[in-house]
Amino acid sequence: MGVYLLLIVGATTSMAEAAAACTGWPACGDGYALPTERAGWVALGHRALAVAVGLLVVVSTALAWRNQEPRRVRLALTLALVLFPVQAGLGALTATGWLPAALGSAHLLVGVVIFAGVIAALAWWLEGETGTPDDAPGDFEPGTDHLPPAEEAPEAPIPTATIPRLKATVFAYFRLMKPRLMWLLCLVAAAAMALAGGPGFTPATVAATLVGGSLAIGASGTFNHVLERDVDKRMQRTSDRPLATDLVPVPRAVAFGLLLTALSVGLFLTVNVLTAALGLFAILFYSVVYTLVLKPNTVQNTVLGGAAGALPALIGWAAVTGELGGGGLLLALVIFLWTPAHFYNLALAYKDDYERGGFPMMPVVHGETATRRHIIWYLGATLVAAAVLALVAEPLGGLYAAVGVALGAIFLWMVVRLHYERTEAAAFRAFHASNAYLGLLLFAVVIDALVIDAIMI
Ligand code: HEM
Ligand SMILES: CC(C)=CCC/C(C)=C/CC/C(C)=C/COP(=O)(O)OP(=O)(O)O
Repeated sequence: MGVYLLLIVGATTSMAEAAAACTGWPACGDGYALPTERAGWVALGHRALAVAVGLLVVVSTALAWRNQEPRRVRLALTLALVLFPVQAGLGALTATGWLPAALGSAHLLVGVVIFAGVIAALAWWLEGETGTPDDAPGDFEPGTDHLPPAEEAPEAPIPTATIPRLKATVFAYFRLMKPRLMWLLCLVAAAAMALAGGPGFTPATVAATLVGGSLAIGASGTFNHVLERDVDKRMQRTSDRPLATDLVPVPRAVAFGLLLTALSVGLFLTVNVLTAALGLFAILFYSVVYTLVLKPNTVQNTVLGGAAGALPALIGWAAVTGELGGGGLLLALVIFLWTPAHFYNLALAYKDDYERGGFPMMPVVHGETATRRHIIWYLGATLVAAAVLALVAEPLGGLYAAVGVALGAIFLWMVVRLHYERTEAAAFRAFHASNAYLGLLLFAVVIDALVIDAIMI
């Protein structure tokens, strides 16, 4: 996380601006003066932190060699160590303005490679410490054709009195929309809209996009329930769902999904055609491609399915700008990479349930050790993408960097604990940490872009 702090502080303060405020080296002015403005202190802090983190990398590498840790751990840390002075040199050239423009992104690139080296060493070291090399089941067969028929779930008691019956029915349709996911998916779209900003960012557009997005999520959630109603009966987590317990007749659920689709596309059309097209694509991608094709058939289901959750970033950006822009695409990449680090914790917690459902989830196919390793890979990739977003998206500043490092550290810590504890509780803790990380990071995007950036102007 020390290396990450260097990465995101560097990216967030777009070091060129901070470097210009402290052109000397190693300190400012003639090389030994203190800065006179805020950006200069950021640059100086970046350098002081680089010394402290560099020492940590030296100590970690020395310990890895002294303790004869696995060879790949030692090599990954040695790569990070060898690149550190190179990175400091590139930093000095950046600070003194001598770095040739062609090498402009070299400082960021080498920083990312150093971070990747440290993350790889952590993943492999944890695997050596806590893993069971061959815990992959090996004999899993996707699908449920070879499994015994699901016992019929007890029919949900439908109240006879009018009002309770009406309440139960309304609540059942509400549950079909997967409301518990809406806050974070809408926050993705909201962050994209705030990041894009500009004249297209109007209350009417924001309202139409968020309401339209909620209806689109409701539509895709409803179709997901319709298509998975039989397999939902097999899994404890989903066996009480409205269609698994015949609380809602299937034809009415389909009609409800189609109504929600029409309403969301109609609302998106009041913004622009691109937003409506993306919204319809998202509904179809999640309902058909993910639910019918990916989820039951491939262990990469939620990696590829992560595109569904990334689409709200493109929808929000398109709503405000009328096009697909760099910031929207990068934010979509952050969500795409975050999704496996989010879901794999649930896949571990519900491993037996997914096996009963015949779903080729990562722990069911490749085992828990591999799943925990993939969580660290995707968490590291998410952190890098979040840092690069700070570089590309000008409105992001200190709040975004602080939240990204603090919540990223908490998320990483929960994943490290998951490696040592290997319990359902630890998996749920890491799962909720994934939602807290993304939720607060997106909230920081909105605040940085709408409030702080506005004040700074
Ligand atoms: C293919 C991608 C994804 C899969 C497979 C997945 C899977 C799940 C599952 C199985 C649950 C538990 C639902 C339940 O038991 O009711 C869940 C909850 C949740 N997911 Fe994901 N998810 C994915 C992507 C996303 C995305 C992109 C977001 C938001 C950006 C998201 C946000 C949430 C939230 C907020 C919850 C509710 C947590 C709670 O119950 O408090 N998910 N996810
Ligand atoms: C704008 C728009 C329509 C975006 C759609 C994005 C969307 C609904 C993403 C959510 C992904 C998700 C929670 C998948 C879980 O489905 P699952 O079937 O694996 O979960 P389950 O087992 O709980 O049903």
